[in-house]
This record gives sequence, structure tokens and C-alpha cells, in this order.
Amino acid sequence: MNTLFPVFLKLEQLHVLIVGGGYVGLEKLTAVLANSPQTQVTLIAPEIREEINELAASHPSVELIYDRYEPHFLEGRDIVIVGTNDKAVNHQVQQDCKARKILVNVADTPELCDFYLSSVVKKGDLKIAISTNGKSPTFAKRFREVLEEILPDSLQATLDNLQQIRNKLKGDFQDKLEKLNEITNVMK
Ligand SMILES: C[C@@]1(CC(=O)O)c2cc3[nH]c(cc4nc(cc5[nH]c(cc(n2)[C@H]1CCC(=O)O)[C@@](C)(CC(=O)O)[C@@H]5CCC(=O)O)C(CC(=O)O)=C4CCC(=O)O)c(CCC(=O)O)c3CC(=O)O
Ligand SMILES: NC(=O)C1=CN([C@@H]2O[C@H](COP(=O)(O)OP(=O)(O)OC[C@H]3O[C@@H](n4cnc5c(N)ncnc54)[C@H](O)[C@@H]3O)[C@@H](O)[C@H]2O)C=CC1
Repeated sequence: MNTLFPVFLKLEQLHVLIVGGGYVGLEKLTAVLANSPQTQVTLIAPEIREEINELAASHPSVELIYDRYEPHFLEGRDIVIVGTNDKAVNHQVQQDCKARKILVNVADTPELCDFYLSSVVKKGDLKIAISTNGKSPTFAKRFREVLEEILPDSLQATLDNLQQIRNKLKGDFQDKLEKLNEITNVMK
């Protein structure tokens, strides 16, 4: 049973810390910015990949710090993602976050994660997050590709129309609900 509880975070209202500037740091920073490009992200590592520098150059809200992890970097952070190549450091970050009640993702250690990243399907305003409960990220990636392929581009127009209708509908909550259920019945 997959007991993970899905939410869609307003990440652009939060401050994210990424510890590690290698492939994992790059992958996670890319995932953050692809969804929430204006997120305040601080990434710290003694060595930082060139691609991360390029991303930071095109995203003013990303700050890079060339330093080793120290607990004081957690100050003011809401969410932390850690993926250094030093397991002891990753573990230390996780413990420091736990002590401060900051949610933490330890990229290659599911048992130390408070949350997992998901594969994300996007069609305009429609967003679908996929979890395999950590069983197979590669399956999640492939399934994302399948959904991206089959979802029509016209979905955005449908959502825009439905929003207009929703805003125009009069009556109480129950009336609106019935009307919207009726209109969208064709989807079944
Ligand atoms: C638990 C979780 C925690 C977390 O990282 O949040 C986790 C853990 C681990 N990933 C590993 C490996 C890989 N991860 C990917 C890719 C993605 N991994 C992502 C999420 C998650 N990965 C969380 C569970 C999500 C779920 O429930 O399915 C995605 C969806 C989101 C993202 O990272 O942005 C993103 C796809 C995005 C997309 O394209 O749609 C690929 C494939 C590739 O890169 O092409 C590989 C190599 C192939 C393979 O192993 O499958 C390893 C082994 C490390 C090792 O062997 O050392 C572990 C550790 C372990 O499993 O123990
Ligand atoms: N490359 C991949 O796709 C995956 C890698 N992993 C594992 O994740 C870990 C990281 O992988 P990569 O990013 O590829 O490694 P990498 O070697 O490319 O990068 C490691 C990063 O950690 C930083 N670092 C080291 N000590 C630090 C400290 N004390 N404080 C802050 N930053 C520190 C380094 O400066 C560097 O930026 C490895 O243990 C790897 O086995 C897990 C899943 C996938």
C-alpha cells in the first residue's frame, strides 16, 4: 500500500536549500525550477557543476554558495534536499532538519526522506504527479512520457472554458456543483 500523501506545494512562497552540487543537485534543482521557476533556492557545495551555474545565471532567485554544509545554512529554510556524495554528511543534514522540523529529502536514501519527488506530467494548467512508492523511478519516468503523449494540447482550452463557466455560475455551492458535474459528465 502506498501511504504517501500527495500535495501540491506553493514552492515559490518557500525557501529551499539544496545540499550538493553534483548530478543529484542538478537533477533536483532542475525539477524545482521546471515547476516553480521563481523559488528562492540556495544550493551549497564546495564543488558545483557547470550546468548548475548556468541554471543559476538564468534564475535570479537561485543563490549558489561554494562551501561545505554547516547547520547554520538551515536557518530560514522550509524544505531541504540533500544529495552529496558523502553519506555521513547526508545523514547529518537529515538529523539537523529533523531537530528543526524542516522537511528533508535525502535523494538516494528513501528511509531518511520526509517526502519524495515525483514524476510530473504537465499540460497547461493540468499537472499530474506520479509516485511508485519508491519502487521504480524509471517506471514513473516512462509513465510520465506515456501520459504526456496521450493528453491532448486542447486540454488547456477546456480548463479555461470550465474556469469561465465556474466564475459565471450563480447559486449556492450545491447548485454549482451539480451544474459542473453535468457539464463534465461527457468526460466519463
Ligand atoms: C524514493 C525517491 C526519492 C527521491 O529522490 O525523491 C527516489 C530514489 C532513488 N532514485 C534512484 C535512481 C533513479 N532515479 C531516477 C529518476 C527519478 N527519481 C525520482 C524520484 C525518486 N527517486 C523518489 C521515488 C519516486 C517514486 O515513487 O517513483 C523522480 C521521479 C523525480 C525526481 O528526482 O525529480 C525522477 C524521474 C523524473 C522524471 O523523469 O519524470 C532515475 C532515472 C533517470 O534519472 O532517468 C534513476 C536511475 C534508475 C533507477 O534506479 O530506477 C535511486 C537509486 C540510486 C542508486 O542506485 O544509487 C534511488 C534510491 C533508492 O531507490 O533506494
Ligand atoms: N548520479 C545519479 O544520478 C545518482 C547518484 N546517487 C548517489 O547520490 C550521491 C551524489 O551523487 P552525484 O550528485 O552524482 O555526486 P557528485 O560526485 O557528482 O557530486 C557530489 C556533490 O556533493 C558535494 N559535497 C561533498 N561533500 C559536501 C559537503 N560536506 N557539503 C556540501 N556538499 C558536499 C560535492 O561538492 C559535489 O557537488 C552519490 O552517493 C551517488 O551514489 C543516487 C542516485 C542517482
